[in-house]
Amino acid sequence: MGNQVKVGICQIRVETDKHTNIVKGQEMIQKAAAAGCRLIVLPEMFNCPYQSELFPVYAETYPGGPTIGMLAETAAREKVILVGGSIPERDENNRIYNTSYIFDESGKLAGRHRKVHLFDVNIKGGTVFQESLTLAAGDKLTLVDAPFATIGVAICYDVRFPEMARAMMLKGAKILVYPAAFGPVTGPLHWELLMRARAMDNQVFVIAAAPARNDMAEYKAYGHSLIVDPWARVLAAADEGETLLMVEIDLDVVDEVREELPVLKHRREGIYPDVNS
Ligand SMILES: O=C(O)CCC(=O)C(=O)O
Repeated sequence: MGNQVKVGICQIRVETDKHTNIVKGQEMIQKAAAAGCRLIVLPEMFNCPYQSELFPVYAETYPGGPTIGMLAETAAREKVILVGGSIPERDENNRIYNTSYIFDESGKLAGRHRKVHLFDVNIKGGTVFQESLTLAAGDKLTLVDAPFATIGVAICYDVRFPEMARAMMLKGAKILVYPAAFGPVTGPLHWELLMRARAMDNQVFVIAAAPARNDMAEYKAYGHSLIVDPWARVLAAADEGETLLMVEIDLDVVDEVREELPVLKHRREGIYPDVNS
């Protein structure tokens, strides 16, 4: 029998024009829904080039803004759970966050994740990025109850913190969704390894949604969106071009793996008390 759900990732190539990104996002969500996807995921900063100085310019405040409006309306029209990648969000105190808005099948806001770990790195001869120049950090885990499973949502650099994935799993997540935008330096080294590791450690599905590479962009996304099962097997993978990645997942596999290879039951929290999750 199984508990099957088709999931889709819209690997959008982000352009400079915000409206173009919104329209493309909507078209790809519609295509995924028409192909039977019930859970659809967009990448990190899908409406905005990944550049710190542009985040305040492209930011929107819930419930206003054309991107947020498109996400809510499209989720309701297509009757899908929509993890709307992320966009720059401006709060009432004028702080900007890297935020994922998640809408349910009726278009109601089901959750909102503000990226917890900001990407401030200086890799010699490689990537230099400082999100904290313009962004503030979130301080909460985000879990959403879908009809088929509890879903944990975190953003990009958040995946490097295994404690966070573990905490979401302990709160019941069977699917972890990571809207992300790795670059050409850490992408080839760590992207698949991290996503498969989080799936393996926590015996969950991992859905990692990346933007397609845009050669005109200052920050060249690595692409390679992935869907990984609780055995850490890659069920579907994209290359770096714009594409819709879809696959059917069977949620019963989560319980099967946890039964057959009971590492989660074998945890001995008393031996590692410093891990606070
Ligand atoms: O962790 C990485 O290597 C990339 C992270 C990133 O690009 C981000 O958080 O936006």
